[in-house]
Amino acid sequence: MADSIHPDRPQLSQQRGPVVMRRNQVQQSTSEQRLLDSRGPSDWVHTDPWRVLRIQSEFIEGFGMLAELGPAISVFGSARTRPDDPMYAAAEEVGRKLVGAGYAVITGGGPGVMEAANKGASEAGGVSVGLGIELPFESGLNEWVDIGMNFRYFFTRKTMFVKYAQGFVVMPGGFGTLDELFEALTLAQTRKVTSFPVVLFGTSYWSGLVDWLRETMLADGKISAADLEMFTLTDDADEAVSYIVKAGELADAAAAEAAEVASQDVAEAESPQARERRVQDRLGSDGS
Ligand SMILES: C/C(=C\CNc1ncnc2c1ncn2[C@@H]1O[C@H](COP(=O)(O)O)[C@@H](O)[C@H]1O)CO
Repeated sequence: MADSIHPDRPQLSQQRGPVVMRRNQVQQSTSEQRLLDSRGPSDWVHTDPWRVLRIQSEFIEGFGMLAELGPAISVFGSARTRPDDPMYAAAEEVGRKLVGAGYAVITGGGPGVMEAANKGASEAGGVSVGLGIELPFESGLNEWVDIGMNFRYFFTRKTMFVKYAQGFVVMPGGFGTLDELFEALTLAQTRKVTSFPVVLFGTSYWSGLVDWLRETMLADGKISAADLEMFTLTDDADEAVSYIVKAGELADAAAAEAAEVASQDVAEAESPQARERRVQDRLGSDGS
């Protein structure tokens, strides 16, 4: 604090880092005093600036946990699917076969389809990831999660599903599953992500929705025909996995080609002769 030039008048100006405070904005306590004073009010833990830090810490923890995960697929589906439901066995098989194809399996870490996919992945010796969500009535991560984290916020958790997965398998589910499915489709449609294979598993469950997308959404001009090619429908775990594997291979080939074009651009920018050589090579390889 700058000393007051008039000893009988209160201090009028205060500098806190780059911030200047004057007159009645001058604060009588220092930041450190307030930090160390445990008797202060506690309502700040419910304020937005504090929440922002908590959100930030979820991103940091999540990114830290998953940064070295390797190729992964997110499996979505109902929290309510019981172990005696055929979809439970199907999700287990999908989890197992994804591991067989070299992928880690990411789920919401809850019960039902999530638990089944984690079980299949874990029993197959793969990496079984659960991104749980703190709910008022929830029981925590299922027992088949081998790497897991419980999120406070749905939106930070959703970022992890998308950032660390190369594709999605969507099993029958309710609102939560539809939310995750349409998040993935919207990101692919708007090119926020490139190449995002989406498998709708369970033809009888999903075909009504797909018919509606075609007959109402598409017919009414709210989506384009290409948007309906962003996903496939199947009842077969092998088919689901091979669709994802093929999409991955196409994406890798496209990325390699883009890298090649970029490196040629760099070479051409450096040397006009390189461009001339490439034109000559092309003419030669075309036989013209
Ligand atoms: C509703 C019940 C349990 C909720 N427990 C959940 N734990 C983890 N993740 C969940 C949970 N509920 C929903 N999710 C997410 O949404 C998808 C499933 O939602 P749906 O509405 O059941 O389709 C799932 O992929 C999760 O990511 C007990 O009944």
